[in-house]
Amino acid sequence: MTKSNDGNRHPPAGGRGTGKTPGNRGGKPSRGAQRGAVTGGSEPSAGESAGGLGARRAAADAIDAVLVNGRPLEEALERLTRDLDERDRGLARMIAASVLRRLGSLRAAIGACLESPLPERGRRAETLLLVGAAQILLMDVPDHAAVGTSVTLAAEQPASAGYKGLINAVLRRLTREGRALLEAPGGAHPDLAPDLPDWLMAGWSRAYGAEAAARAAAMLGTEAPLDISVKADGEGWAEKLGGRLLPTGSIRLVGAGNITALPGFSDGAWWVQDAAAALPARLMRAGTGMRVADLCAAPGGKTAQLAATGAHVTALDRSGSRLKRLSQNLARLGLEAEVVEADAAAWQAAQPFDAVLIDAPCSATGTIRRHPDVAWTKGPRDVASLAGLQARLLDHAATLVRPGGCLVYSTCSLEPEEGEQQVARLLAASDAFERDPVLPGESGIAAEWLTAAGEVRTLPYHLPDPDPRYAGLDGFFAARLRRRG
Ligand SMILES: C[S@@+](CC[C@H](N)C(=O)[O-])C[C@H]1O[C@@H](n2cnc3c(N)ncnc32)[C@H](O)[C@@H]1O
Repeated sequence: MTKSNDGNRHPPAGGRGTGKTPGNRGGKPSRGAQRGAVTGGSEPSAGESAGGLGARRAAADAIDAVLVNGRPLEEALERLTRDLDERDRGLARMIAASVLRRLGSLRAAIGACLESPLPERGRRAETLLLVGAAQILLMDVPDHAAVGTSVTLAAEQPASAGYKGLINAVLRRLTREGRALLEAPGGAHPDLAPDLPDWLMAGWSRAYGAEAAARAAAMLGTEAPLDISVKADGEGWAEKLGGRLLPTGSIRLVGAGNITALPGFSDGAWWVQDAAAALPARLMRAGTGMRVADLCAAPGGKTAQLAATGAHVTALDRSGSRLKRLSQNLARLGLEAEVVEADAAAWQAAQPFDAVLIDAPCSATGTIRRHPDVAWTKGPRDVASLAGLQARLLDHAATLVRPGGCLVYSTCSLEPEEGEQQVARLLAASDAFERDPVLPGESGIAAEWLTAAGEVRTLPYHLPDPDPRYAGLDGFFAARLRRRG
C-alpha cells in the first residue's frame, strides 16, 4: 500500500540498522501491499515502456542474483546480458551497480512511500521498485521510461503482477519527491552510511576512526574512474587517451566508454588496473634478470607489471580458468611469464626467488566502489575464513624467498585481519623476516597512505581531487618484508 505524504515513516526493508540481510524483509504485509493497492497515478502506455526493457530485466535479475543468491554482480551480468547490444549491456550494468551502491538510501526513499514494508512474496516487486528508483533518482533517464519499464516488467511474473499499480504509484511519487527523500539529512534514513552493512562500518570505525569510516563510505557511494597501467611511456599514453598521469604512474580516465575501442588496447600497450592495485608490484623493485614469483597471479594485472620490468616471472594460481584469462591477457600485451597451475600453500620451487608476491584472495571490501555487490555478498565469516587461508599462503610464500630477498604481501581488503594482522603474525612467529618500510614518495606513494610501520594502507577517499570524478583509490594493503641474509 502506498502512503500519503503526511503519514509515519516505516524503516526500509532490510538495509542498515535492521540487522537483516538485504534480501530479508521484515514486517507484516498490509492488505493493500499484498494486493498492490494504488493511490494515484495512471498506468503508463505500452509505448512508454517498450525501449530498453531487456536492459532493465537483466538489471533486475542481476540484482536478485546478488541479493538473493549471493552471486557476484559481474558473473550475473555476463550471463544475463549476453544477448543484449552494447548500449543495453551498459545500461543494465549502470542500473544494477547504482542500486547496489545506494541500496539503503533507495530502500529508505521507497519505504517512505509505503505504509508498510513489502512482504516476502513482494521481493520481485521491491527489486523493480529499486530498478525504477535508481533510474529516477540517480541516473539521467527519462522518468516515464523508468516508471513504464518497471511496471511492464512487473506484469511479466505472477509474483509481481499484483504489484503493478503499487509500483506505478510509488515510482511516480518518487519522480516528484524522491530527491528530497534521498537527500534529506537524517530524514528518510538518519544513519551516516545507509548504503553499507553495519558490520563493515563498525569494523572500519574501529580500525580507522569514525570520521575516516564515514569518508570512506561516502566515496564508495560514487562511481569509480577508469585506471590503467601502461607497459611504458605513461606521459605519452596519458596524452593520447586524454587521461591524467597519476603520481604513481597509473593513468586515470573518466567517461572512457568502451575500453576495447580505445587507442592502444588492441596493440597491448596497457591494461585496466586500479591505481592502488598497481602499488604492490611496484614495491618489489623487479628488474631485468631477477627471478620473481607471483603466487596468486590470475587474471594477471600484477604479473603484467612484473613481466614488463624484464624480470623472469613465474605466475602461479590455483584456478585453471583464471589462468587461461591470465595467458590471454599476457598474449595481448606481448608479455611473457612461466604459468603454473598449483596450490600456492603447498607448491615447491626448484630454487628460491629473489622476490615473491602474494596478492592473496580476500573479502575485497576495498573494491566496493567498483564492485558494489561485495558489500552485500560478503560477511564477517568470510573475513575469518579468508584470514586462515591468507595465513597459510603467506607462511608458505615466505619459504620460497632467498636470503636477502623480498616478500610482498597484499590484499584489496579494508579489514585489518586480512592485512596488518597477517604481517604482524608472521613477524611475531619468526625472526627470519624484517619489515622493509615503504618511504613517502617511493613510487609516488603519499605519506597519508602509509602506516607508522611503513606499510601501504590506501583508503577509498585517498587521492582527493577538486573534480570528484577523478578522486579516490581502491582500499589496499601491501607490506614489504626482507628475508634476513
Ligand atoms: C586477488 S586475486 C589475484 C589478482 C591478481 N594478483 C592480479 O593482480 O590480477 C587472488 C587469486 O588467488 C587465487 N587463489 C586462491 N587460493 C589460491 C591458492 N591456494 N593457491 C593459488 N592461488 C590461489 C585465486 O584463484 C585468485 O586468482
